[in-house]
Amino acid sequence: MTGRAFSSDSISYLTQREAAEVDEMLMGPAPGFSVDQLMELAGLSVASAVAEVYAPAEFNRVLAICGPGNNGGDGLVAARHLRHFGYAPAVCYPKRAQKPLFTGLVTQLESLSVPFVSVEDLLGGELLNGFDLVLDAMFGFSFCGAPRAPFDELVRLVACLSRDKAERDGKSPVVVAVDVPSGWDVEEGDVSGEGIKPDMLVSLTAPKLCAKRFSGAHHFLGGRFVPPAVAEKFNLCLPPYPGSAMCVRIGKAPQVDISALRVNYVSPELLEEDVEPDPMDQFRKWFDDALAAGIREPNAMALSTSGKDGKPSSRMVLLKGVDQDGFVWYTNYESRKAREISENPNAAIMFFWDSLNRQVRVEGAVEKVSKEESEQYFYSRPRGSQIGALVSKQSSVIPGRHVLAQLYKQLEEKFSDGSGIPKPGNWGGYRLKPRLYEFWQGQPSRLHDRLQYTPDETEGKKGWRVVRLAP
Ligand SMILES: NC(=O)C1=CN([C@@H]2O[C@H](COP(=O)(O)OP(=O)(O)OC[C@H]3O[C@@H](n4cnc5c(N)ncnc54)[C@H](OP(=O)(O)O)[C@@H]3O)[C@@H](O)[C@H]2O)[C@H](O)CC1
Ligand SMILES: Cc1cc2nc3c(=O)[nH]c(=O)nc-3n(C[C@H](O)[C@H](O)[C@H](O)COP(=O)(O)O)c2cc1C
Ligand SMILES: Cc1ncc(COP(=O)(O)O)c(C=O)c1O
Ligand SMILES: [K+]
Repeated sequence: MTGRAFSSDSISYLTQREAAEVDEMLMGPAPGFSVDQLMELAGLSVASAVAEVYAPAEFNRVLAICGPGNNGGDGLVAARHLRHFGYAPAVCYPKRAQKPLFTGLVTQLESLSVPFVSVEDLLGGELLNGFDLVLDAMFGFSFCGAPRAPFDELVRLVACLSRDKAERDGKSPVVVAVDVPSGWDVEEGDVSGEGIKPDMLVSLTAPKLCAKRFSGAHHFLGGRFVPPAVAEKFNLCLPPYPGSAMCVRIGKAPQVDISALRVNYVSPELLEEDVEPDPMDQFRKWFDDALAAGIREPNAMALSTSGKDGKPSSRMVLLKGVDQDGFVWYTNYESRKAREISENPNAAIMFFWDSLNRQVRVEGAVEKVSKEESEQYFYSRPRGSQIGALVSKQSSVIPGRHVLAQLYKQLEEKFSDGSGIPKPGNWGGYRLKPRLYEFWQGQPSRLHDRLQYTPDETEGKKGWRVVRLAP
């Protein structure tokens, strides 16, 4: 039913010659790319990969050192995109190519007020220490021999930077190499021992053989432009790019200190006078914000239940309806959650909308929705999910995946005439009727906003009382 995950062991690495041949084919009669197109996409993928690992708030000052060829062009494009992403790039471009493509890239950077620095500026002093990130776009897959002036000095400078990192104050810039770390043999790696030692490598199109020797923390692939015909011709095995991403991590997962993982939330203040008197209206407002922010499945919520033993259990479910009576989701009436709800109707649901720094908690009692309501929703689901509901005795132990696949196939055949799939009797909805809400918004220094609503009656009029809780 589904494909297997891509294994990073099976990825293709290119020789220097193959890299040039792939390049040539990409710009041949079919698929007929222009160098401008490929360079724009390559540079954008470099900038995207940088942004994925090194946030602009922390690694703002970027120095792109650009060489005389297309690798240098990728660096110029990446610097422009980084500028748009909120970084403050500067560029060192000592051997400027005179073709219109390159002069155009320079003009575009100048029009964004990106400063150009000279080799003398860099060699003369501590200037390099003023940067948080150095982008090495000196040489790519056409590099041969030992770097000639002025790149010999520049390679040495950047190489020292990484070599001495441990002895420095920890404030020296990180180094990101474009396609091939400069000074490295394209196939053998850093044979001279004088090449740069990047923290991150962004391979383009497909990694070159030297990338096997890369030992830095972050290896990405960019250049999402290889059509199947080119991949087939060169027998390229490349990882899929997730969603609309311009780059994909191909190296080992980064080693992180879990205890150091934290985000300092910054949001507008959430004030008592700004929230809706009815918490359901407030929920709808925030839900609309989550939709507008493009959050994937903003209707995913954690549902916590506990049976008569009082031991809570949680799982995610999808909110499928919300009205004055409460929050509705659908599930199997013989599942673990269903058993717990039958023993104890009190439950809690929780939404977390990451990019908005928002959490909503709702507590209340749960009851089944009507059979008609469940049927109406069931028949709106994709046919595959309807069959899935018949297949799965949710929360029961099964001997393996094959059982599901077998039963699914049988039922697919049974209903192959297109006839309606009946809703199983043990499948339907629940509605949680709220008696407590909490709207949480993250703030700096963990001094978050928390507004809690509980039912209130003043002068015979039912409403809600809002209080602020300490974070
Ligand atoms: N389809 C793709 O793969 C794409 C790749 N892109 C990027 O392009 C580079 C390859 O670009 P290319 O222009 O072929 O080569 P380089 O940028 O690696 O370098 C060529 C220039 O460097 C000079 N060179 C070579 N060796 C030395 C040396 N030892 N010392 C000093 N200078 C050197 C060379 O000069 P020559 O006089 O020797 O000709 C050239 O001027 C690839 O790696 C990707 O980054 C595209 O942008 C997208 C598509
Ligand atoms: C994002 C997400 C949404 C889910 N939505 C539902 C749902 O709406 N209904 C459901 O029965 N299971 C849903 N599941 C699966 C449940 O988390 C859970 O595995 C299943 O309901 C069995 O839970 P139980 O054994 O505690 O009853 C979802 C899982 C995820 C990750
Ligand atoms: C087992 C199960 N049932 C029901 C649902 C609810 O969603 P839908 O009705 O869109 O399939 C989900 C969602 O993930 C699910 O995993
Ligand atoms: K490079």
